Amino acid sequence: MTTATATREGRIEIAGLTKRFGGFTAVDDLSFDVEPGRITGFLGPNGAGKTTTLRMLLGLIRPTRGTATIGGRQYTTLSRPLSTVGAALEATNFHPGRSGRDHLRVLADTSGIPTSRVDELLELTGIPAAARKRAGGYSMGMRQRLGLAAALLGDPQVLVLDEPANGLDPEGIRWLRGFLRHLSEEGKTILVSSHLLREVEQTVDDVVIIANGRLVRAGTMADLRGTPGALVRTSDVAGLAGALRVADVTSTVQDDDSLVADTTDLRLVGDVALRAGLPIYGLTPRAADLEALFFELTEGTNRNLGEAAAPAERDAVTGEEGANE
Ligand SMILES: Nc1ncnc2c1ncn2[C@@H]1O[C@H](COP(=O)(O)OP(=O)(O)OP(=O)(O)O)[C@@H](O)[C@H]1O
Repeated sequence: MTTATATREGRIEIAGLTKRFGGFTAVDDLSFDVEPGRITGFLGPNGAGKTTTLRMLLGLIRPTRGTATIGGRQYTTLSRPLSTVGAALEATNFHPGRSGRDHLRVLADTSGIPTSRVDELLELTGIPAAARKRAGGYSMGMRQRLGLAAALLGDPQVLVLDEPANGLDPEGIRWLRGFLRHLSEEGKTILVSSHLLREVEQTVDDVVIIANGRLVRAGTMADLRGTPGALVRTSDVAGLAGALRVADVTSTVQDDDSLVADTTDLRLVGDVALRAGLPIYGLTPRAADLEALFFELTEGTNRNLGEAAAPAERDAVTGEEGANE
């Protein structure tokens, strides 16, 4: 193995990836990397191009241009795909008459994976009893867990999950968070898509945000959150800003009666105000408003609400190359 290959092991690399359906560009010159040992949120409003990107990564559709690789290799060239990358793209594609357990057993059999692994995964995903019932009666949350179990069958290094929190109740979301954290601590590469930043903000380490098929932001969650500060309400913002400056604390005036001091030390802010003889009407820690930021970055780009490809082109999902440019 060359050094270059070794360092790419378990890494997802998307480079100049583009997908056109007829005259409609669903994914537009997209480039980003996803690192092992981290959970990365792949975010964007409905219709942004997340699923299309994941389908190209998993070799289900061909890119118009660019590449999507796992450990430096395209999915279709992987010798043991199930052991390299596990994916749960949709939580609905189970045979309704077959039990969850049988579904996994069929998958395991065709891939040479022992049945013991099936039971191990049903335990891990918390559905050992329900997995003996017909999948047709499963709730969305159950299907999500079964999809996750299927994705993990081959103990892959890379996990790709499309909207895995969809349909999970708050307890299920908490469970998923802990489960993914555990897997990432084992060194796995985890890419999780969502159209809600709020839904994954406590789960992910890194974010890749797209809108209209294009990258709008890639980086760590900590960077996205920015520097936390202290929100202060007072009757004399200019006076308080001056007093804080003397104490080496920068601040930004919000409006006539509030400012944000660039410190998390609320006590310091209170002491500075007291020494300056200024009244304080409110003093609270201020974290970034992620919802507002996400909206700002992707504003008005929900393409599923506007005009997209003509229905005829969408019919081409099955024979999709016809719709490809
Ligand atoms: N086979 C296809 N033919 C034509 N247009 C398509 C096809 N597949 C997807 N699209 C369009 O490409 C755009 C991106 O779709 P995609 O499903 O990748 O978005 P998404 O970010 O996953 O959205 P969501 O969160 O709603 O699943 C949408 O406008 C969609 O209608």
